[in-house]
Amino acid sequence: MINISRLSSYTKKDIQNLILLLQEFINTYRISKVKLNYQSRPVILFLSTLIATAGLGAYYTIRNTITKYNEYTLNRRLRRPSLIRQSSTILENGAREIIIPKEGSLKQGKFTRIIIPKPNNDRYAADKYLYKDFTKNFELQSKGKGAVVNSKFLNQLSIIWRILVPRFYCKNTSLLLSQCFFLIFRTWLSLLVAKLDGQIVKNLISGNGRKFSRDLIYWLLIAFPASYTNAAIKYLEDRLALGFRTNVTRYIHDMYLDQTFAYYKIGVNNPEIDNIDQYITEDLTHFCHSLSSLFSSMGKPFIDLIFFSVYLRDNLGTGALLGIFINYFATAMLLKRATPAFGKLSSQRAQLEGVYFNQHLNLMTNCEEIGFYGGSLIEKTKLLENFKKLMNHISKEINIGFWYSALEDYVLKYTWSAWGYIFSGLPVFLDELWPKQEGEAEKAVEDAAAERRNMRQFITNKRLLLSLADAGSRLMYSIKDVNTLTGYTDRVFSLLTQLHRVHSPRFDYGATKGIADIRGTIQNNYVSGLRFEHIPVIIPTSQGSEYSPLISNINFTLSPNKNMLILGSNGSGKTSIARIIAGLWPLYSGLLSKPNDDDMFYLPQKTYFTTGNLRDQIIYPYTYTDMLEMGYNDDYLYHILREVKLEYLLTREGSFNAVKDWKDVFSGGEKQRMSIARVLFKHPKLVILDESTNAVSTDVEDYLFELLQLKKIPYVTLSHRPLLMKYHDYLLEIDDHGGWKFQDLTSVENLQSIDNEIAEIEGKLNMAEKWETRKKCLEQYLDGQIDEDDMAALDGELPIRSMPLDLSISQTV
Ligand SMILES: Nc1ncnc2c1ncn2[C@@H]1O[C@H](COP(=O)(O)OP(=O)(O)OP(=O)(O)O)[C@@H](O)[C@H]1O
Repeated sequence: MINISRLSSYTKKDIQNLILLLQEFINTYRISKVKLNYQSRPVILFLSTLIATAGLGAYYTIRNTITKYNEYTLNRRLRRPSLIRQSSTILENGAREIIIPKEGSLKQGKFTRIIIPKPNNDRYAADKYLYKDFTKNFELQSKGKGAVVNSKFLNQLSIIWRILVPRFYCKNTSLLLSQCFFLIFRTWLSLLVAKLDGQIVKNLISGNGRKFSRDLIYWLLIAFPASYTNAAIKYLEDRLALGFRTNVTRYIHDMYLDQTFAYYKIGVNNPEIDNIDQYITEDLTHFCHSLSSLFSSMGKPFIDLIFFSVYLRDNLGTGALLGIFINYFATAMLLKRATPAFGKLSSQRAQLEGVYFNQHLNLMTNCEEIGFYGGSLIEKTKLLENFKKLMNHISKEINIGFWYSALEDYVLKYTWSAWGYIFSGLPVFLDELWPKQEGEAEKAVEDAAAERRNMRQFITNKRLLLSLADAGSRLMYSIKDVNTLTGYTDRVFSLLTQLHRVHSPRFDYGATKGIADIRGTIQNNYVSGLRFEHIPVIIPTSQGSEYSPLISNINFTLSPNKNMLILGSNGSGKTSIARIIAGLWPLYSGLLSKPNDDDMFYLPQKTYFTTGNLRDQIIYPYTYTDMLEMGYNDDYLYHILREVKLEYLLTREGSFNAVKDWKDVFSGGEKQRMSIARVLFKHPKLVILDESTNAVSTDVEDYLFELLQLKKIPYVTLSHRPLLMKYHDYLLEIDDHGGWKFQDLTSVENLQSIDNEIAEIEGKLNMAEKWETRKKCLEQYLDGQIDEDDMAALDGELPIRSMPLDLSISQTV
């Protein structure tokens, strides 16, 4: 065991030894008289930094403790099952609080709290006109090539600024103000350091060890707040970028993912925006980072320029300062003219990167299909083509950058520093030009003093002038940053413009007549089934309602609890009818009466599988919390799986929490049965099935339709297979010329005609089977296994007139 009293005695002894050693050192180097002035700025700054660090440390420790305590109490509270059901609540400010179990399991007993802020729809509606008018005002304006800051950029930025800093009293404002404070503070510290630097050199030359040591200690003390300030500026820059990104991302998500289907509409017939994912993820991040770094990269040199100029004016005079600035101005103009359009270049690069990235994404998403087709060569060609375009562009950028960098370096680094040397030397040379007339001895003393003074002044001025040159050059370098930011601002702005364009329940899809062309009426909450009155099915294009319709005015009424089959060949417009019902496509004219959106469910042709566990696939589009709130549990999900004959999945995967890439795991038939499981879970008042059973066997198809009927879930099926008529009460048959026919399949004549049709189809199937048998017999006959009489007997049962050519004996022989 460690003896504490012994340890303390050792420590005391050690400290005494250390003090003795220090005293010896001080005596040896004759700096015993070094006295630090405790009221001097370096000491005060050092102590303030220490206090500030301790304060911040305490603040963060308390904050972390509170967060951990809250998490602990939340987990304890939610471990009680009765409370889990109340885990989705609307808070006072309208935000929705959702509690989700960590790892997707209740057994873990750990929960995460997600707050979804209430979207401010009034704000989006008000902002919409800013973006709309902006495009109108600027589309005729020519793009300013190579301009340092053109008005388009500033205007765009000022509009986006409302999202970045929505109010004065917000987190981002405090971050910005703190950054301003630290930028000014750093400049002031630089002035202090410059003076101290001059003083240290003066002490060194005059051989004043005591003052030299004192100033060295001051230097080390100042280094502490100086490094602290630099770290703080970097920290605030990153925090600000994060704050900006959070605000814009929330704004975009609110508009992108709501009931107006902006995420669908923005991608349909919209040449303005390609690869929207890249806009939201990468471009936005670059924009926020370059904007926040611009504050420090431009703010610091700007503040430096003001501070140093004021100080240098006192030392060098107004004339010299004017000379310096004339030089700066002239070179800035020269560089501005020579600056290539970096903004445009970076925006083009971002677009090319997006195309290349998406090509890879496409390959990854469809790897199985491409594998079956053996499409690696064509995919590789496409990838290489896009990669080549990207490489060519980057190499162009590098080449342009080389010449500009050479010019920039020459002008900013060397010319400006030379200018700095000239002006810092001026007071020295001017003093030399007018030497004072005095006695020999006094002159020698005076000369030595002047030399030291000049040296100190030269060092201070040189440091300041070099800093001034550095500030000026950094300001010039940031022109490049501004240009890059212009490119990103343009991309983020066009993303927001497009989002505002599509964010409307009545979006015109670029129709020249605008929303005035969308004259249809939608009656929601219709309890008497589904009704179409004079509804044309038109693909949304710039021609709006004048575009030739896929299907001319449709009229029908589907009574509640009845099922309907929409029958038509490929491309006849069946899915388009569903798109109109769901609100994805506009209703150009007519009246559509349908149940409430929450009471309807659509099964698209291609089943979508979300990222997550097995449970998430069944309850989609609901969350686990929703499921608990609805009063369901995993036992109920197992029951549903059994109903669609997929219970073996649970046995195979082990639990509902198994996470896999489900779209690759499930077979075609499993995917469709999983979709029906979703219908059973939701139990809607009407479900639209778009070819939702074409991958399952006929007996399973029979079973699934019977299951829906048993569960009393009415359905509208879209298909090209007349065989499905037997599961339906009504038929809407679409022909290939845009015409349609609505029939009641339960009426006596129709039932008879359906029976006839079924009998005809069955006859055809029977015949096909017989031809198949004959094919096999023919092979045996050709091999000599059966004789001609057997073949003739078989042919007697078949209408030889319709014999397929390859089965004719004469042809084969
Ligand atoms: N966004 C679009 N832009 C242009 N044409 C479209 C668009 N969406 C669909 N179409 C066209 O509209 C027609 C009808 O499409 P729809 O998807 O409704 O056919 P469908 O009857 O469901 O066919 P299938 O049985 O093959 O699924 C097709 O010719 C299709 O190419």
